[in-house]
Amino acid sequence: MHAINTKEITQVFDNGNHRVTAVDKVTLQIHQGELIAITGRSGSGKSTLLYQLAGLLHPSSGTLHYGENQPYKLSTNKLNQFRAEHIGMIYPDFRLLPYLNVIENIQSPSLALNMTDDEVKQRALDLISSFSLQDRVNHLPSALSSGEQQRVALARALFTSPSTIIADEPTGNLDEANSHKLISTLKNYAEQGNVVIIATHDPLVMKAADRQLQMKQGQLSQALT
Ligand SMILES: Nc1ncnc2c1ncn2[C@@H]1O[C@H](COP(=O)(O)OP(=O)(O)OP(=O)(O)O)[C@@H](O)[C@H]1O
Repeated sequence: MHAINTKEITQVFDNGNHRVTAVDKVTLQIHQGELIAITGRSGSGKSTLLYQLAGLLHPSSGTLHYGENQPYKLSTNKLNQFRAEHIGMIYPDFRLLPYLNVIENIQSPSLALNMTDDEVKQRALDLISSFSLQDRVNHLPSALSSGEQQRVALARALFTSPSTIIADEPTGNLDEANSHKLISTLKNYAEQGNVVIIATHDPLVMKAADRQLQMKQGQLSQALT
């Protein structure tokens, strides 16, 4: 069974006098354990497709399956719950909550889950230690370097051990050493049987991917590698 399936998923943005088909009938099957890189020019529709896959943007038409589940058939509350449990999101600008410190940011996904305070704390501390953030626990994001902010964003995305991680240009603001670390963490995570989908211009990410897909004007094709 495929982990994620889309069938002719489409996104049309229409603001009166201007109509853009950002994602145009994309049909895609993703297997457990795959790290997929989605490449393509600026404006080709990568972010829009990621948001659709992440349960954040209801497609204009087409279907999305996670195994047997169809997230967009769920009520808003159930969709939020589904996302919290199954999908970790990483943004190019990290999007840490500015008034929460490192540990609070990392454990923020717990709000949507049924976990005891002890479980939340233990999970957060485990992630803090695996991402070497022990000396930064009480720092606010503004006091962190880009690499540290990205590690916090990654720890937050992994907090619920989601079966899918979706990352939009995750290495765009990182130097090469930090990019390598991020990529190897995500590659390992995929190899444990999860799905990792990354929109990227970064050759390092493309090289690490099991499959490269290219977006062109909203359409997706296998990239020539
Ligand atoms: N909310 C929106 N309303 C109207 N048009 C939009 C909206 N979001 C995206 N678009 C348009 O959809 C197209 C695809 O945009 P998208 O952000 O998905 O591209 P991208 O490949 O991720 O680009 P980049 O690499 O620059 O992030 C673009 O033409 C963009 O202007």
